[in-house]
Amino acid sequence: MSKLLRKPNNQEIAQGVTLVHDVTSENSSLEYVGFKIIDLAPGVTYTEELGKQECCIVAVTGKINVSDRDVTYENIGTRKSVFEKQPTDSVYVSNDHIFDVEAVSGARVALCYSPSEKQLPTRLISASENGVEQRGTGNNKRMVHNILPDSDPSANSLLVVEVFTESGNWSSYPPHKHDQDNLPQESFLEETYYHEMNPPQGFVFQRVYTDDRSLDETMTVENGNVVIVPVGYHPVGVPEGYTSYYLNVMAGPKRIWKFHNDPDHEWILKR
Ligand SMILES: O=C[C@H](O)[C@@H](O)[C@H](O)CC(=O)O
Repeated sequence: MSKLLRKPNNQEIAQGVTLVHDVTSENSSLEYVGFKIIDLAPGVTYTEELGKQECCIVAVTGKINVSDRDVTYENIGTRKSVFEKQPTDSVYVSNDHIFDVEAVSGARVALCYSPSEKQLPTRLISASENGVEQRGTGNNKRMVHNILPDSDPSANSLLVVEVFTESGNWSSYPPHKHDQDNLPQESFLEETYYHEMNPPQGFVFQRVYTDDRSLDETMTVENGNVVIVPVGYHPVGVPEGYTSYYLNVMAGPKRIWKFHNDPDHEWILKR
């Protein structure tokens, strides 16, 4: 199995707290991006102390209360399933804070991390603030919810976005990359994909590859899997009959999303 593909761990780390995924710089090749998925039983609280990292706490499904021990946001979260295709609520917490996530209902929560040295205000990113974008044409259509885009100055290095791709369509396509710290042409952003499928037995194909093909992995990605994108192009293809969801976390030396399309495939944009 590719080292870039992670299946759910589903490790119970406390009563009612299941660590589904935990991508760190210690257990991956990533230096900037960290990512957790936790499942919380109703009434259970997960607490974490941030060092020099910021965190975007995404209410993937269910309702949660989030506190940084100064401010508390209650009953955040808008959906029982991501496939309701409604934007959801998130909370941004910067470095050197303790945060608590209390499950009001059973909840799946994404914890999206990146480096942070400068404390910024804790902030509710409400569902209504998500920029919703219909991107692409033909069989390349997808819907994007911009949760924490580079146009939002709330964070130091973190970018968070979720993408829905319908049956028979492609996303992150034409293949693009952002693995060179070479602005204004391209920025360097590592990336993680947290995938869900509807119906859940579905799968997508995701390829992660570089121009010189020194990295070239094509993965069958199933419901609940994570794909790590340290470098390279990273297109996703969705088979007929299924809807794909993924949550992206990106971070790098500069908080700018400037990608470079694979020149072999950029022509499709000019039809
Ligand atoms: O670089 C960003 C990620 O690859 C996705 O968010 C991608 O941009 C989604 C898309 O455009 O299809």
